[in-house]
Amino acid sequence: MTDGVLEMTGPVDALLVLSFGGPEGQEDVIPFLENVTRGRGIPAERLEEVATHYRQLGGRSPINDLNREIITHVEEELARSGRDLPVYFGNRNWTPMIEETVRQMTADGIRTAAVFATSAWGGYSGCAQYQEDIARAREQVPGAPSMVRLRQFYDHPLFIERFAADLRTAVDSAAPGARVIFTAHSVPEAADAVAGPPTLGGRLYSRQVAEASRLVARAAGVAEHDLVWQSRSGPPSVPWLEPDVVDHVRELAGSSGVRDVVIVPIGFISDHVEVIWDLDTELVDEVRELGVTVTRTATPGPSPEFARMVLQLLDEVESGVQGDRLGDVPALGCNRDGARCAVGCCSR
Ligand SMILES: CC1=C(CCC(=O)O)c2cc3nc(cc4[nH]c(cc5[nH]c(cc1n2)c(C)c5CCC(=O)O)c(CCC(=O)O)c4C)C(CCC(=O)O)=C3C
Ligand SMILES: [Fe+2]
Repeated sequence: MTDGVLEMTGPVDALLVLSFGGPEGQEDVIPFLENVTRGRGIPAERLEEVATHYRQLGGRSPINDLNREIITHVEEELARSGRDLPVYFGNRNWTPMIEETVRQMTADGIRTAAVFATSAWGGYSGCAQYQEDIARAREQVPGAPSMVRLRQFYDHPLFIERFAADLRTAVDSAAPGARVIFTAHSVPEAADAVAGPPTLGGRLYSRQVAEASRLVARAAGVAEHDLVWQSRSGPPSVPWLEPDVVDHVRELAGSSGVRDVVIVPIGFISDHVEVIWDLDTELVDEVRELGVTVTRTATPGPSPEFARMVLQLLDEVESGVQGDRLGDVPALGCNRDGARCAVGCCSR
């Protein structure tokens, strides 16, 4: 693939795992949501609703623990490969905040770091916003290390294979003929339209999600699948990617008499709130009365393959040599110090 120039760093001093962050107790829920939604025009009713999801989960999102688990596996893989590389953890919306982490890295004498952002995708939320986080944190910390992000990994063989193996397991345990449905976070149509530079045709987010779904289905030997979207916010008047997962399963149950579905949360690396609430709780409850049984596949984040993928992505930037990729849609995101992927990329 000729898309996206891979930055080359040579050996780095550290790896920073950069993620979204989530509340760890009831008292964190509102301050967390305020951080997430600062300046983003999300209606108050939607926020109240999302707050109730977090509250019913004890005020605690699983996301930070899941990221710590990924970091432990990455540290184990590094040790196995004989490498003594410190791994740091920082978030956009909750402690440890990226600014604090970069301050610590600087104090520890780190001069160059690779950054693994926990989203596989292009687009504003999955990519550009992480670049902004990196740029902001570096601006606030004098002497901050130079930081190069690892690329969007939507088509990495280990990512695809882990999802595919878990899809196989789910298909084998579900009723024969169950409908396979991939789901990812919806975004505004307008955001998807400007995801990626204009020269690459836009819609990088939805095209990558569709390509990853196709690759996983093919690797799992699944002949037919659907792709739907979930967890939309924003006022109803603003178009977001559709169909919605609940609407789609309802429709299938009505028009085609579908009774068994296998849901692949392709858009999420781990069992985040969007997975354990929006799918395992809300979707399951909404379609139960229609007699639909939902089998939800596992997510790859906690697997050893995922940690091995992170090491391979790290090797790509250190060596400047592109590793194996399975997809035909561009993968960008490998940029220095929070620079945009390209002119006009994800202007939102
Ligand atoms: C594409 C995408 C990903 C996947 C890429 C990636 O992984 O980064 C993602 C991940 C996540 N989103 C998360 C949480 C939230 N996202 C929100 C709001 C929004 N997400 C959006 C998009 C995405 N989001 C968008 C377009 C909005 C509207 C506001 C805006 O334009 O920014 C809101 C506000 C309330 C609401 O409206 O739902 C919350 C609380 C969590 C943490 C979950 C946990 O705690 O386990 C995670 C991993
Ligand atoms: Fe989100």
